[in-house]
Amino acid sequence: MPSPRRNVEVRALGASASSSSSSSPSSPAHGGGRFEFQSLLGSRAAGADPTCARLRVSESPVHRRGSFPLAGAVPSQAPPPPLPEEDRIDLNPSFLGIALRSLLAIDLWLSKKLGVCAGESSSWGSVRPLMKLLEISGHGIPWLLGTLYCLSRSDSWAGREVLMNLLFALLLDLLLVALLKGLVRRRRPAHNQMDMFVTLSVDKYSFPSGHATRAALVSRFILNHLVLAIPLRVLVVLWAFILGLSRVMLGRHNVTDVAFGFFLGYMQYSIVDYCWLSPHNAPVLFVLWNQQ
Ligand SMILES: CC(C)=CCC/C(C)=C/COP(=O)(O)O
Repeated sequence: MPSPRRNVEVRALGASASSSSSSSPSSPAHGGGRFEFQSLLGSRAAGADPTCARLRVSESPVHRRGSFPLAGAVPSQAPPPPLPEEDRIDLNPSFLGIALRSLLAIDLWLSKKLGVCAGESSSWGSVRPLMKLLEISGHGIPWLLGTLYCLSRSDSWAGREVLMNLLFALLLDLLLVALLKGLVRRRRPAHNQMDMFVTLSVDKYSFPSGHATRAALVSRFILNHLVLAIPLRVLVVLWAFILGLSRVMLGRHNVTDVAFGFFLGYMQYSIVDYCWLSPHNAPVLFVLWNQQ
């Protein structure tokens, strides 16, 4: 079914044809060839640039009823149909659209400002080695290897249960972050140097920050399952926060990558807690591990 926009355009063209020539209905000028081609061109342009298409329609004689030279010659013409919804959205961008664009602009600007360790020659370039050390403290490999090592050394059921769940949490995190990075495909900031310690192929993308998800997940896990003195608890939270900040300072991420990473990591812990593995609901896992 032709769209209302094309209807208007074809009608306008047909009307101007009758004003400029007296060709027969079968002639190309009456929709057989030339004008149909023009209307096709018009609809193609509409696909490429809806604003142009809309301008053409609103400038067409049918729309400017008062100035249409042959207005009296087509008395039976119905008023043009209202513009489709998507056209109105183009002209009146939604509040959400404006808010998202503004947030993105602020994000890029702030991330660039905070990227003070992005290179050796950056204003805080001398702190870069320390930031890279922090980067390794939140990397997936040390956490996975450390958990596996502790599991192999653990001699209590309770300890094994906690470590088994930490392993599950770390794997879930890797999987979800890889999935999201592959889906969103947001490029890392232009000022980032890709000199990271062991990466996966999806790590060329930046949303969400894998270090931020891990920092939030692991710190929430530790706070809930280890009995720690208050100063140590504060240290765990500080580590997570500074690790997130260091991602932006190193130029690896934009602020929103890290903010969403923290949120995702926090939620991931809720998933792990909900699906908590124990010798009761996953006996196979624990028996298999014991046999090793
Ligand atoms: C190779 C393994 C096991 C994990 C990769 C860890 C990694 C390099 C994540 C990327 O983190 P950002 O998204 O914060 O840059």
